[in-house]
Order: sequence, then structure tokens, then C-alpha cells
Amino acid sequence: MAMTALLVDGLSVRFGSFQAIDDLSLAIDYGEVRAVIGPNGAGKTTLLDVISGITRPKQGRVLFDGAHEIVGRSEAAIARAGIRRKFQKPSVFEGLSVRQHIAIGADVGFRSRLDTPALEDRVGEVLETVRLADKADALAGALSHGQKQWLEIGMVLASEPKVLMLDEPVAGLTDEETERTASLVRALKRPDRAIVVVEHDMDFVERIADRVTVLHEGRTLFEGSMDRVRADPAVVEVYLGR
Ligand SMILES: Nc1ncnc2c1ncn2[C@@H]1O[C@H](COP(=O)(O)OP(=O)(O)OP(=O)(O)O)[C@@H](O)[C@H]1O
Repeated sequence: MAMTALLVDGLSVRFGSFQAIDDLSLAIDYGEVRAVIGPNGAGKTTLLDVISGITRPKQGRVLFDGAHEIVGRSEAAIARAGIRRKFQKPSVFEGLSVRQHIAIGADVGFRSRLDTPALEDRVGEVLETVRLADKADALAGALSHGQKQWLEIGMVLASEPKVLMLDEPVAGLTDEETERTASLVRALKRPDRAIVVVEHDMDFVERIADRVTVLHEGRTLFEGSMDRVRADPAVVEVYLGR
């Protein structure tokens, strides 16, 4: 049986009188790529914000690794525990090289800082994985939008995350870049890692997701394979059919 990486239990988030997350429960296992989809305002980003410690819920729990309560811990503590996120908008350091970015990602990921050979090894591996090895010495400011997205995924990856969250990783990418990002996400799958992806591009979701959770008005509307999601009348009604 797969072990649960994240257990969300009875989660509610309110912004004033607006219920962004409404008694939501879901479980994400190690080894899976889980897509979270749904219409604008469904609560997808808010869910990631709770898991990353940015937003405090009114009610509910989030257990990491079967035992550790996340709610109430700081963003830094959650990141140190191995729960990492790539935000929607790329925000690279224009004047630093690709290699320097990955090194920063690797070093902040470890409680005890890596020695130089270990750091170099890790940076080299990540550069290969995100296919930016030939750009290692280029300045981040000179990269295309797609390459910046992969660089940021590389920075997060360098910390060896147990939970990797990607918020709209293919927004604004070309078809070819989207295809490459799909291969990359599949390559990041590991038995000891859970990958959570929020995305509106359904063809991309179909390519990467083992399971899909459809959110609507802060609740789970449907959960299952993309085939079953596409065939569900309620999902078509509130989201896919528009
Ligand atoms: N800090 C906040 N204060 C007030 N309202 C907020 C806040 N953050 C989010 N909301 C509202 O909560 C609702 C859920 O937002 P959320 O960003 O989680 O949706 P989403 O599913 O990620 O949508 P999208 O696909 O548009 O990114 C939205 O109506 C949003 O306007």
C-alpha cells in the first residue's frame, strides 16, 4: 500500500464571508503525480497556500508523511521538512547563471550545507534532468520563458523534495515547451516523492497525472483518472464543457 504523503482532513478556509475551501479532505500518496483542476476560484491555489504555510485555515488538519501536522508551522519549517513549491510566475535572478540558481536551490535544501564535490554532483544531475546542461553558464535573464520555468523546477528539485508542488507550470508555454515539461514531470516521479500539479491545460494534465482531483467551490467534485474525469457529467457541467 502506498504511503500517504499529504493527508488533508476537514479543511476550511474563509476570506471574510467567502468560503474558499469548504470541509475539504483528500489524500496524496508517495509515488503519484496528482493533478488538481477546477474552475477559476475553486480553491486550488488556496489549497497549495495552506500546504505551504502561507494561509492559515479556519479548521482542519494537514498531515505530512503520516504523522506531522503542518497547520501552524512556518513556511520555512514546512520547506525544510521537504515540502516545496514552484510558484506560477517565474522569478529568477536575471544576473545569476543557471548553474548558480541550481546551486542555491541545492544548498538551501539541506540542513547541513553540502560540501563542494557533493554540491557539484547534485547541480550536474539536476542540470541534466531539466535539460539545461548546455545553458549552465548562461545568465538566467537570457533564458526563454519555458527555460525559466524549467530552471525554477530545477531549483526546487535540487533540494530533493518529498512533496513537489507545481502551480500552473505550462501557462504561457509553447506546445513544444509544454510537451517537454510533461516529460520532465514524469521523470521527476519517484516512489518516495509526491508531485502535486495545479494546471488548466487538460491535455497536459492527461499526460502527467496518475490521478486527478477536481475542485469546485472549495470541495472535491470528482477524483479519479483523467479518462473518468472527462466522462463525468458534473465535471463537464462545471468545468470541462465551457
Ligand atoms: N487572500 C485572499 N483574500 C480574499 N479572497 C481570496 C484570497 N485568496 C483567494 N481569495 C479568493 O478565494 C477564491 C479561491 O481562490 P484560488 O486562488 O484558490 O482559486 P483557484 O482555484 O486557484 O483559481 P484560479 O484557477 O483562478 O487560479 C477566489 O474567489 C479568490 O478570489
